[in-house]
Amino acid sequence: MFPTNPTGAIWGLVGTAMPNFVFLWTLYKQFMPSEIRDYTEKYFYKMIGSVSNTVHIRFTEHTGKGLKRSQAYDAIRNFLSSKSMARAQRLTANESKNSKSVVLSLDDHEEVEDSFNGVKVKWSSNVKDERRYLTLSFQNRHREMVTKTYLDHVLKEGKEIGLRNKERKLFTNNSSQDYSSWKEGRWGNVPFDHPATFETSAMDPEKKEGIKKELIRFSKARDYYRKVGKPWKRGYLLFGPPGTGKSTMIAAMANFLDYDVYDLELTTVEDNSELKKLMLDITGKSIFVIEDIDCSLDLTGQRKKKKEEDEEDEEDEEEKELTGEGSKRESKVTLSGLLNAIDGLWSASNGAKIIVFTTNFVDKLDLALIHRGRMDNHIEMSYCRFEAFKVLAKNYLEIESHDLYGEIERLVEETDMSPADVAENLLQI
Ligand SMILES: Nc1ncnc2c1ncn2[C@@H]1O[C@H](COP(=O)(O)OP(=O)(O)OP(=O)(O)O)[C@@H](O)[C@H]1O
Ligand SMILES: [Mg+2]
Repeated sequence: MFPTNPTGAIWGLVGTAMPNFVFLWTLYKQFMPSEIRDYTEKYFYKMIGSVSNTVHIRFTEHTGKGLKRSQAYDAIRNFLSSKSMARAQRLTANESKNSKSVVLSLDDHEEVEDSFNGVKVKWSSNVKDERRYLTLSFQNRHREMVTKTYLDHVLKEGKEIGLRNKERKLFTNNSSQDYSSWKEGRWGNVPFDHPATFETSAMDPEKKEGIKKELIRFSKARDYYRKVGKPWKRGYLLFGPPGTGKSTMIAAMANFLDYDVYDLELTTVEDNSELKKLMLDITGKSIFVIEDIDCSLDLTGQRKKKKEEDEEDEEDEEEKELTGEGSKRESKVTLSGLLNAIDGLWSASNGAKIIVFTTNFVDKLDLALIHRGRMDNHIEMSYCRFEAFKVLAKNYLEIESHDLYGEIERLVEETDMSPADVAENLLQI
């Protein structure tokens, strides 16, 4: 006799079959050797594939043996972030050390749909053996469009979102004596938030435009550098009297290019090998800075005559005895160590790198340090002239002209005043 309600009968059967199925499945998972399991699953998926016309593409979170984080996975996760926020029910918040805010992404075993050029695709997030992956599913007839156009679009957009979210950093080297490699790293960092821009920096407008154009060309010239067989780097030497905007210019460059800044305090680096290690830790898309390079170390030493050196050494010793500095450990970095480290810097990672030295006394520097090729462009930061004054007046007073401008022009062309001094006088607080 069948029960009067057939639906009830079906549920009854499912109800009794389900525990058996779960039991058998557990046995299968536990006792079937993994080779046979892989083999069966392979044929199972093949069978499904022959009746279904859905294509699946898997993107794993880590790639290769070294378990390097996959850039494609991160780009897709960024891309899906906004879609997931609007549509998915379960999200997971990831805190990334390079991100301004948390990145929301699909939770495990969650799905979200997307459509592109009228074609519907589905993304799902999965995890197997503690390895996370995203799967893209779509109809076979859209294979060409999805693999060629849609994926390009996803990766490009995801990368851009990543860059927009990326927080830029100002790195400074921890003193060699203070850090232990397992505890802190060689470079400590804080968010980089300097407000300087090229628009607000007061200098000759033509020079300014020239630098901006050069930076844009450089930042896009990856393939060109590769073609001519040169590392993708550019060196700038900024020189000029105090307060003429050298440090401000570095911040403006970093803001303009959206690069990180690595500010090296050379005097706290113990020796040449330590310096080399520091340089190798620098990533691409960064500006590497040594400020006041003439004061950092006795990098002019090599040009001195031996006799002079001996005399100075004696004087130094006397001075140290007087000031009690004798016991302090001093940096043993030499000029040739610095040159080697700079030349090695470019080989570490293949991203764009800019190196900037600043100095008040360009004549004091050894030619080897600043010859073109190492420091490709020498930029003189000069006293405030009229064009620069106009920029400062616009920044600080919000005026474009004034009755006194004629008189001011004459005065600033005659008098050597640094932009820092002029700015201080214009500051209205
Ligand atoms: N060219 C400039 N344009 C706009 N502001 C400037 C300029 N030069 C200097 N200033 C102002 O003066 C201050 C000091 O300038 P900055 O520190 O960049 O000078 P510097 O050349 O690095 O000096 P130093 O040689 O002493 O390191 C800045 O905070 C900035 O406000
Ligand atoms: Mg400075």
